[in-house]
Amino acid sequence: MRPPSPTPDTTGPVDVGTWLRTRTSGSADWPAEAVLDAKGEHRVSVVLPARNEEATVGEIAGLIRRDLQERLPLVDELLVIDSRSTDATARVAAAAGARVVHQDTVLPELGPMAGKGEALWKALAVTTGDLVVFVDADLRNFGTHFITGLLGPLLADPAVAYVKGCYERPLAEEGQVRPHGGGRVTELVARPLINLHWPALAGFIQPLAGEYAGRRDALERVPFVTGYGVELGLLIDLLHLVGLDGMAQVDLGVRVHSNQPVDALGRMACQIMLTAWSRLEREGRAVAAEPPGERLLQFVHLGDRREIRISDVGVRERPPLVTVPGYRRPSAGWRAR
Ligand SMILES: O=c1ccn([C@@H]2O[C@H](COP(=O)(O)OP(=O)(O)O[C@H]3O[C@H](CO)[C@@H](O)[C@H](O)[C@H]3O)[C@@H](O)[C@H]2O)c(=O)[nH]1
Ligand SMILES: O=C(O)[C@H](O)COP(=O)(O)O
Repeated sequence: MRPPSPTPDTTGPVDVGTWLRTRTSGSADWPAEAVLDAKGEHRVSVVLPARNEEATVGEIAGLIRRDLQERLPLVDELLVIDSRSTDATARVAAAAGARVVHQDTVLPELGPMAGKGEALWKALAVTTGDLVVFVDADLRNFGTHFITGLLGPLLADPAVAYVKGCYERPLAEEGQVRPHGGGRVTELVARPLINLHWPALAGFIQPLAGEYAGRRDALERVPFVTGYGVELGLLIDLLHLVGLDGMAQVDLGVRVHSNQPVDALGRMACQIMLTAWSRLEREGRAVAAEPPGERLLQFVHLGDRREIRISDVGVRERPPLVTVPGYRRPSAGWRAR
C-alpha cells in the first residue's frame, strides 16, 4: 500500500507525512528472490509465539519451512516459543519442522513470568539471527509475503532497525465476517494514546500488529513488557533508541486472526494503558500521586446471567537483554559488516 492519498497535513510537532511517504512500502515491493539476493551475510530467525495455537501453528510453520527454508534459503532458524500451551501446539509445531522451546525453560534462574511479551523476550534470548522476525501463530491467512515483506526494508537500508506490519483487518462476529472493523483495541485505545502522547508514531497504521522484524542490535537494547503491552512498549522505546527514521512499515494486505471476545480485549486494553503510563512516567512527563491499580472488575454475560470477574491486569517488564548476565550474545562471526 502507498501512503493515503492525498497525504494528510500531518505537519505539526512531527512531520508524519514525510515519514509515511518515505518509510511505507508494500510486500509486493519485496519479492522473495530479491530479498534473498539482498540477504548477504545476514542470519534470519523467525519466531512464532504460541499459546494454544494447535489449529494454526502447524500450517504457518510448515509454509515457512517449505518456501523459505527448503525452496529458498532465506530463513536460517524457525522457532516456536511455546507460551504454556495446554493443547498440542508443541507437537504440531515440531512435526511441521520448527524448533520448539518452552518459554519457562529459558534463563530459568530469573524465575518465570507470564504473557506474550515474556515469550518474545525469551525467544530473543535463544535465537541467533541478527535479524529477527516475529509473527503471531494464530493467523488464519498466513502467507510467506509476511516474512519477506518485513525483511525487505531491513535488508535494503542499514538505517532501518525496526519494521512493523500493517494490513486490513476483517472482524468475525457471530458467524459474520466484515471486511473491516477488526483491531478494536488498536482503534479505541492504542492509536488514541499514541496520538495524544507520542504523535511521532501516529503514522503506524497497526501499532499493535504482532508481525514485525528488527535488528538484534536494537531489540536486545530495549526492555520487553511481559504481557500484551509488549508491542506498544517496543514502539515507544525503539523510537527513543533509533528515532522515527529508523522505523518503517510494510503493508501485508489482509490479516485474519482469531478475534478474542470483548472481555478479553478489555483486559488487553488495561495492559496497554498501564504500559503507556509506565513510559510517560519514565519519560518524566507524568508523576503518579499513587500507582495505578492492577485489577479489572468486569461484568461478564453468561447466558441470561451476569457474573462479576476480577482479573489481574498488571504488567511486569524484562530488562534489555544485553544487561542480563545469562544472555549469550550470538557470535558476531556471521554478521554483516
Ligand atoms: O500469553 C500469551 C498470549 C498470547 N500469545 C501468542 O501471541 C499471539 C497473539 O496473541 P493473541 O491473544 O491472538 O492477541 P490478539 O488478540 O491478536 O492481539 C493483538 O494485540 C496484541 C497487543 O498488542 C498483540 O500482542 C497481538 O500480536 C495482536 O495481534 C498468538 O500467537 C498467541 O498464541 C503468547 O505467546 N502468550
Ligand atoms: O489489535 C487489536 O486491536 C486486538 O487484537 C483486537 O483485534 P480484533 O478487534 O480484530 O479482534
